[in-house]
Amino acid sequence: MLSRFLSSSTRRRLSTSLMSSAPTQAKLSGSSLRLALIQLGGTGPTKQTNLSLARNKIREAAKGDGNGKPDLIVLPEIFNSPYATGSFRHYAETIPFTRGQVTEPSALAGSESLVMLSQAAKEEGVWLVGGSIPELGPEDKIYNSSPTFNRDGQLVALHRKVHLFDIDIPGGITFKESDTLTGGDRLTMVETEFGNIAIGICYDVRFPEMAQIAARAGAIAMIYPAAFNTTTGPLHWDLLQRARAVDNQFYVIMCSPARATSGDGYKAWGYSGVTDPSGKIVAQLEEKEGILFAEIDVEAIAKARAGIPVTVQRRFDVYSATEEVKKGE
Ligand SMILES: O=C(O)CCC(=O)C(=O)O
Repeated sequence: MLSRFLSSSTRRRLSTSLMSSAPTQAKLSGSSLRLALIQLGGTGPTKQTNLSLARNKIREAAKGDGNGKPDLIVLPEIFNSPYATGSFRHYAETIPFTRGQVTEPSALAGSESLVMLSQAAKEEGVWLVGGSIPELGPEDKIYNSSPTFNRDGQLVALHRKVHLFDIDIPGGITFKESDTLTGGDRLTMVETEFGNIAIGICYDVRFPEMAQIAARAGAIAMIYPAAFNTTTGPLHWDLLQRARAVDNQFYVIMCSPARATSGDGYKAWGYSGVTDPSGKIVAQLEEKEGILFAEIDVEAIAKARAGIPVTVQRRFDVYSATEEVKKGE
């Protein structure tokens, strides 16, 4: 099985593993993984325009930089639609995916965004974390969903954003995804030849439990297609990535759209970047459209964990004593 949503029994096991002293050994050997993050410019007037803008950039990214071609390409959150709750239903597509199975490219014909992504992954021979798109799911529910494709263009994972972006900062930003979206109920891990990679979407990065469960289940990285804004971006974008990376001593990758320079639509923060297992931001774009090439050195995870061995120093015996804390004993 190449990838999966985690089953409920696995989820139970993983939650338990948060409070256990024996972390699952990550697959830490293997060569380095070359990444390309595509910080797409603003969305165009139609879905078709957005798809062809993305396809062109994937083609450009797949050529690589002076250091070689990428193994894995990442797109930003909601790349085929305006990032606006009123647009999600209009742009939503049905995605045929069953947990524990891969979807063959031929079965994706009903979803024009997935057809483009699948063909792009296959034609360029890369892994592709296809940002996210609005998904029309069962019972007429809309999800913010991130599809991942392997080098053969098979759909191997679908992450539905678990934590919806509902915030209200007076004088800053008010956004309520739950006006039109439903949250997912699964964590997502993709098995690659480099190791396991966990997927989250944007606001999911604020929930340390998710990254911690992924790390303890052996992930080498968390990838978050994202779209922070000009209020929370300067406050928390770098901080959250560095926090998730240093807590878990693995790579954290976030891919944003570029900052829109005109119009009154959503203004994304930009600054797509890669943070290493020591908590250092090792590659980052600025606000403008661009492609970020970076390398993940899988060996750096073991080195970080050997140098500061928090993964084996956790005191679950103490953390589990919550009843005593409550009683003030
Ligand atoms: O957490 C934040 O500040 C921004 C989150 C966001 O923009 C999103 O989830 O789409």
